[in-house]
Amino acid sequence: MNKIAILYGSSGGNAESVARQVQDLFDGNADLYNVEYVSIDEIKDYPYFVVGTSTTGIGDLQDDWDGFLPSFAGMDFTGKKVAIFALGDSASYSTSFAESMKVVYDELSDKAEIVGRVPDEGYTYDESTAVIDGLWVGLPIDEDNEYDMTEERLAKWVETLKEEFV
Ligand SMILES: Cc1cc2nc3c(=O)[nH]c(=O)nc-3n(C[C@H](O)[C@H](O)[C@H](O)COP(=O)(O)O)c2cc1C
Repeated sequence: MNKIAILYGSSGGNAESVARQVQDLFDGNADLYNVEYVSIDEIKDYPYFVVGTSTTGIGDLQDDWDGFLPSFAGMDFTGKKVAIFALGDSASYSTSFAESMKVVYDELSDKAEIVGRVPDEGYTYDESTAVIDGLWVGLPIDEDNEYDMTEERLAKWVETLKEEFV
């Protein structure tokens, strides 16, 4: 078992693909779990988590996370750190861009240390509840419109996470 667990929920494959890229960037030091199939017992001992979700509905959590998040949030997060990424579509859903990360943040922020916030620069959208004081509560990724920026965004983000997850 590594120290880092990447947990993802993905409806069409984009969040899964991003989760796999994140795993690669951790150079073999992270384990990957689809929340559709994972149990709390399998993941409860990890100190560090990367939580990935796509956004559905209007700013809603990906369906598999809907079922899993309440039990995940019920774990003991003492000493644990969580980083969040969310997939979204900043053109078609410009007023709820990547808001699913805020659902995760609201569930976990009083229990775990949330790391990996990123500045709200270089994103084009109208509104998102996931930005607090100019910082996203996690990393937004837009595979629908800005897929050419994903590699660079992930590389920068994972470098910052490597300093947190030690
Ligand atoms: C029904 C539906 C609702 C969506 N709602 C939002 C939304 O509110 N905000 C947003 O940023 N993206 C929204 N999206 C865009 C998806 O989050 C985006 O396409 C994402 O890359 C899908 O990832 P997945 O393939 O892992 O499910 C929506 C997509 C669909 C199909």
